[in-house]
Amino acid sequence: MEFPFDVDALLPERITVLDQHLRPPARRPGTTTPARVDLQQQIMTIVDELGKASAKAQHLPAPITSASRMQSNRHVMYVLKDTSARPAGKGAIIGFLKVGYKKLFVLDDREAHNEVEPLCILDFYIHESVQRHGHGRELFQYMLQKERVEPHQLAIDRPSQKLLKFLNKHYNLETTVPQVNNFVIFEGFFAHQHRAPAPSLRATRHSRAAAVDPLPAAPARKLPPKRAEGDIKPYSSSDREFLKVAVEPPWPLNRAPRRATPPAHPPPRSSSLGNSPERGPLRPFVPEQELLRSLRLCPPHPTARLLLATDPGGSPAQRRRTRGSPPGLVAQSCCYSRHGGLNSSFPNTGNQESKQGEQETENRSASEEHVLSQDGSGEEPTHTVPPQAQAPPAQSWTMGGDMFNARFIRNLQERRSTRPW
Ligand SMILES: CC(=O)SCCNC(=O)CCNC(=O)[C@H](O)C(C)(C)COP(=O)(O)OP(=O)(O)OC[C@H]1O[C@@H](n2cnc3c(N)ncnc32)[C@H](O)[C@@H]1OP(=O)(O)O
Repeated sequence: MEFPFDVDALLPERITVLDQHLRPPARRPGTTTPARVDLQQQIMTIVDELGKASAKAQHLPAPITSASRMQSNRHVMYVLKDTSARPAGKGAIIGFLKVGYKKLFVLDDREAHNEVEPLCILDFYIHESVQRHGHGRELFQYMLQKERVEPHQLAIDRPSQKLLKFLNKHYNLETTVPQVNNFVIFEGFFAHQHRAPAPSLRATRHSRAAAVDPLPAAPARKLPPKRAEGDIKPYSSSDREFLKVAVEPPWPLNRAPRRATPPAHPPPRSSSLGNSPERGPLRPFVPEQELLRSLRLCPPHPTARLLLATDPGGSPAQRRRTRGSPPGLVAQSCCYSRHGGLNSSFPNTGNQESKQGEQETENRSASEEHVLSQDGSGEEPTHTVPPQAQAPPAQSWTMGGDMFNARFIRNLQERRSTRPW
């Protein structure tokens, strides 16, 4: 990837580590130094362009890596530049790897819930023209060394097929421990204690002084003993969550029209049923008639609940999510998140699907309730706390008497003078 400025001079090393400050590295002696603000602007341009290219390569609707997101999170980006001679002499960028620590609730192989804070692979991209040339491995290897982690200690945020193959080939990571969230962990994840963040990230998380302290072992914390299936509300906020928030309207407004022909694009991969639709196109809005019909069925009206429970037109995913609930609880259990139900084609967690389908209802609304980080830094939240410990969100897309929806629907009806009631 080339840029209209001198990448070679801007990033003197083959691999540059960027944190939330996006500081330009020190330049080689003898290089003319433009104003620092210009250099930072150039760094921001590189980050933005890499983020866009990565999103495109992964078919994401929007970049999950950008300068502004870097500045508001404590992530670390490893940027690999091309050191081979360039005709224009300005150098080029080959790709990047973004990592960050996140608090996650993960299931172990006995399906017990564990609260851990592993280093997560958040975004990874090598330019198309040089993929499968070993650059990905070079970058990954550098990051492992710098962060002082073993590959099996990592959690991967919705890995693509290419990344799964990459991890399998280079690090022998194959057997996953099924999860109900977007993160993939591999066998061996629980075998070792999780260390505290290595200096590169620790320095950004705490003070520089803290970075020189010897690393204390930070074992994966365990939650209280396993509870009954229905009570469990595992969640772990993916870095990609915001993609869902931006565009999709609430259920039932997001229900796709029944289509005779298959969609042009295959459904995006998902690690759990109906979860994480980010890697594919979002579904179109429903036609007006269907919308009005759905509005009439809005909970909490008792008749609506009854109709909802017996609605033959509801999607299978919809029916599955409410399966097993007592009829009177159907409406409440429809705490729908912004995410539509999508079939999973994700290979590693497929055996969890039916269980996940039943848990989705609670899990997803919980996973979207963002909270401030524990250190109170005001950074963009990177983890969530159990739903029962939180106040209800000020605005949510749930249908059970939610203010936002009520207002939204009223406005819609007023504009059209077609109130159904
Ligand atoms: C959490 C996340 O970030 S998920 C998103 C991961 N990123 C992407 O999917 C974006 C597109 N892909 C890429 O940018 C790159 O292919 C990466 C980052 C996954 C790997 O980087 P590369 O430089 O290609 O990897 P490297 O050359 O070191 O290793 C090659 C191995 O990766 C895997 N791999 C890379 N590309 C492919 C591909 N198109 N199809 C299948 N496997 C692939 C294979 O195991 C390959 O080994 P092989 O060529 O012997 O089959």
